[in-house]
Amino acid sequence: MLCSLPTAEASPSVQVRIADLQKSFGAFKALDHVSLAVSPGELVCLLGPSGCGKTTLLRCIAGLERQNRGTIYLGGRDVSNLPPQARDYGIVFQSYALFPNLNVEQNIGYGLTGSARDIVRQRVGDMLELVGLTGSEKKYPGQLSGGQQQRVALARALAPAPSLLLLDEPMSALDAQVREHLCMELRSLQQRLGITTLMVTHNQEEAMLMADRIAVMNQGCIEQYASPQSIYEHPQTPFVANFVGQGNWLSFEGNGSGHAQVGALQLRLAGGVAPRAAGRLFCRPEAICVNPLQGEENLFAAQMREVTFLGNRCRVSFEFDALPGQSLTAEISASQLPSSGTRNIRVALPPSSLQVFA
Ligand SMILES: Nc1ncnc2c1ncn2[C@@H]1O[C@H](COP(=O)(O)OP(=O)(O)OP(=O)(O)O)[C@@H](O)[C@H]1O
Repeated sequence: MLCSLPTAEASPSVQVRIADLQKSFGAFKALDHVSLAVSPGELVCLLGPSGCGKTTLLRCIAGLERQNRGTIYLGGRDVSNLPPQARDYGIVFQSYALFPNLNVEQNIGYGLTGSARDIVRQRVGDMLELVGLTGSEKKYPGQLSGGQQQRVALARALAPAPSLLLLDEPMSALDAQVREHLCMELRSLQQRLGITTLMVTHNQEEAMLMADRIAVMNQGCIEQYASPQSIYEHPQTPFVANFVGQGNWLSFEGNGSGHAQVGALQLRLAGGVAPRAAGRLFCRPEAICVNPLQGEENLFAAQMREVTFLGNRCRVSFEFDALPGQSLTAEISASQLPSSGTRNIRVALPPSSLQVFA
């Protein structure tokens, strides 16, 4: 497992730099040698399953949790031992954490104490406009929908014009439709403001939709840190391959003739195969070709077992005739389905679609 990643030096091209962070709760390691560099204006998602340490990392950056070891730089400043209020960030929590007894105006203006009253009023007005809630100044949180409360929480976090925005599962309390709409809104707002943003989520679609880069976390470590496309197309560990998107796995051995032997199937891999190599092959469902028109490599007879319609796509589970009992999944367009009645298909695993894991 990859527990520490190469990081950039603290420089103007790095807004957040985490160097070798470690955090334990008793004997339990919640963060294990975590390193991460975020460029100015980037939106980075911390993605991973429940309990992998995403929130702990965000809370350490915020100064709400104290790391055992390691360093945190924000804008080139070592803030590792500074209190939260000296770190220059805005934060939105899963529950929004609005003050129920304060109206929208007072909630948004809460972090602006010390400024003249008319400046606060102007800033609150600007923030309400920014999040599309002009006219709601006098409402109380209890009179707002979940999506509106989330916007108020965002406006409150942005009001003091912080250099960094931290978001802890900000959409998780919203239903799917509101959630997708707000994801797009939040991303467009973040890009307009150019504010460096770190967002915790366990929802891969949300991360894919919004992030410039995704840090995939597992058991307190960052396993891969890359663009959404790169994470999806070139997962570096089996965990990342399984956690992000769907996939098929086949155990193989080198057969001595430069091919991978999978049971009775002989497959050509793009990078060749050493004689005594062994491991697992990984293949995305949409990379599999069903009944290809042209002569694809690694083409074998198979039997269709089940077809699930997904709207514009179909998920087909099948078995190669030469690998009975091993079900694989392909995703194809409905027009590629064979004519009704036949279960006999030919399936190709193009060499470029097969990724090798030890
Ligand atoms: N204050 C604490 N005391 C003891 N253990 C804790 C504490 N905070 C977190 N942990 C443990 O550290 C691990 C990481 O927790 P964390 O909240 O960072 O996970 P997460 O990835 O954000 O998960 P989720 O998506 O469920 O919020 C978990 O096993 C959790 O039980």
